[in-house]
Amino acid sequence: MASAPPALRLDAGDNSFQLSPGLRYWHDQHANASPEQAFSQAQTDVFAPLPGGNPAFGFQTGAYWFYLPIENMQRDEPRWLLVQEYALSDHLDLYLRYPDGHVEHQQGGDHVPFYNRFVRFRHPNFRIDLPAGTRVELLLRVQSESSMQVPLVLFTPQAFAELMRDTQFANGLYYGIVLALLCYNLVLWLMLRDSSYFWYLLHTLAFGLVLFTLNGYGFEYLWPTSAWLADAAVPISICLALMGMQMFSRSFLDLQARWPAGNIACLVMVGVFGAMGVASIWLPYSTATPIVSRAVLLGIAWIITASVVMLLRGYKPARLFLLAWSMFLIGTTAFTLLAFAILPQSFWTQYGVQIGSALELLLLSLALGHRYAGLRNANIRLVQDANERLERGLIDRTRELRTTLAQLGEANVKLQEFSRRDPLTGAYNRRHFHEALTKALDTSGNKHKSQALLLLDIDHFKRINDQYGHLVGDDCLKSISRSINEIAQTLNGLAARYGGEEFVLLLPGTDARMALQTAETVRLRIQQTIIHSHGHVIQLSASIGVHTIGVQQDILPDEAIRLADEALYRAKHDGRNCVRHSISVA
Ligand SMILES: Nc1nc2c(ncn2[C@@H]2O[C@H](COP(=O)(O)OP(=O)(O)OP(=O)(O)O)[C@@H](O)[C@H]2O)c(=O)[nH]1
Repeated sequence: MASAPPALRLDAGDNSFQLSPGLRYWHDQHANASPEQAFSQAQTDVFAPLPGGNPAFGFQTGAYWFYLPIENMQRDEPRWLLVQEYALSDHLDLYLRYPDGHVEHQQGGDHVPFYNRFVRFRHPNFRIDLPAGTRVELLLRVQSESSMQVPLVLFTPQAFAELMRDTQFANGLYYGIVLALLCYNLVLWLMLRDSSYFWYLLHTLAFGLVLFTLNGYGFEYLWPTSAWLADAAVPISICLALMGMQMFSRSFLDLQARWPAGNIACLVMVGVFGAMGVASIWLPYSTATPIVSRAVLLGIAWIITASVVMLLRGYKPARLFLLAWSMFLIGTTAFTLLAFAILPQSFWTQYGVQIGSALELLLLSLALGHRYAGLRNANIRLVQDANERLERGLIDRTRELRTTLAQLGEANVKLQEFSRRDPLTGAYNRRHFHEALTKALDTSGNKHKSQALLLLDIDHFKRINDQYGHLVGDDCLKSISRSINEIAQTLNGLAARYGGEEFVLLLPGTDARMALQTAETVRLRIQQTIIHSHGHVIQLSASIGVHTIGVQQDILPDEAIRLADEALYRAKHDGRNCVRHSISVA
């Protein structure tokens, strides 16, 4: 049995008091003690000072009792506000015992509807009347499935109003950042349709919900009368955020293409977190939340591992990504260690998640932009390369096409030439000669020139064939063709093979006398040419019919040929190997 613990004196000058330093606590394992029992135990050593002055005990069963006598020395401040600066405690029972022995009882926590709170504020709070100079005993019973954290602060109404203004501003700033990032990235996602942005949105939205819940805003604004959601929203939203962040990392780091094993690990985690989220609907809060809280560390550790692996593999966007998650890891680790009572309560531990996550969300948004810029630049390079390749290909194809067209043109010229030539002798054929003759007889072009037509037939050629064979006959035809062609060329004329053993010559600017002379020259040349073929020595003769077309004379090609043929017929008839002129001399 020890003496009663000293009272906390609310001396003039201070308008807020942390209760932790003087607070004594007792862990009522079976949660079955009555307030009377607790009041009497509080006078004994059963109630102990907070370990290290820290009001955080981690996840616990049973009930916790906290005791502190208070003596208000401020005459003008008889009314105070007690605030439990942790939003998730389930049941809070406050007992105030006054010197006259009467006990006042108030209830709070998120298992009591939000509207019962004295001040409409995210943290449970109680109005306390502390008459000046009076010792009032404060006894608080806390029972909760969430982490046992009891940071109690006593405020004058004015001090609370000022604090509220500051914290509301800070939280407004935080949710403002989250909301701005959400809207900004939503617009980017709608425009770019890059799945990374979608998963970033999901992660940010779910994560915002986690903090909204943890800070007590969920209970204040979203489910003020639902004790179940006040508990279940924490693990469910954490699981959603975990799934979102795994999917985001998977997409951002391009694991599917760059690290298939890591991709599978990510998907497995998403499945596990999903299953945990579904299980949280039925599992008690005290079971689900510690598991899910540990999963947060696991999830982040995995993302950091994946980022490091991708960085080592030379994937540059992983740098900013790694930095972003490191911020979040530090903040979340601080907060989680606070929940497990390993770290003491401070601004940095209590707001670790907010600070870390705000930095993380900002950096991730930056990283997304950075990655998008990288992808866009890579795309531009690809398009440029493709264009250059296309251009080069086009130039090559055009060059090939030009070459082919030129070759085709040449082939066409050759083909046209072939179509004008006799294949055996190489001389022009009858078709070409006819065209040339038609052109030559067109009076519009040749009005002041006479022209001569020589039609030549080899004498008794059948005998050559019969006697020596066709091959020898062919050689004879070639030889005669050559001779006629040579003469035609010297006279600027045109020679052609007209039929089997018939040849024809068109001599421009030639009158009858000159034509007969030339015909005689041709005849003699043939007669004098000795042909050697297949061991045979052959000498031939030819008969020639001549027709001369006078200046300004209109005559059709067939008619001119007919007249030359008549003359030839006469040459044959006159004994062959001679020249005859047509009867109609121009
Ligand atoms: N080797 C060869 N013979 C040809 C060719 N074209 C026509 N002949 C021959 O030329 C001969 C022409 O004979 P014919 O029309 O009877 O006249 P010919 O024997 O020359 O007697 P004449 O004209 O009356 O002096 C035929 O035997 C044809 O087979 C050819 O390309 N090569």
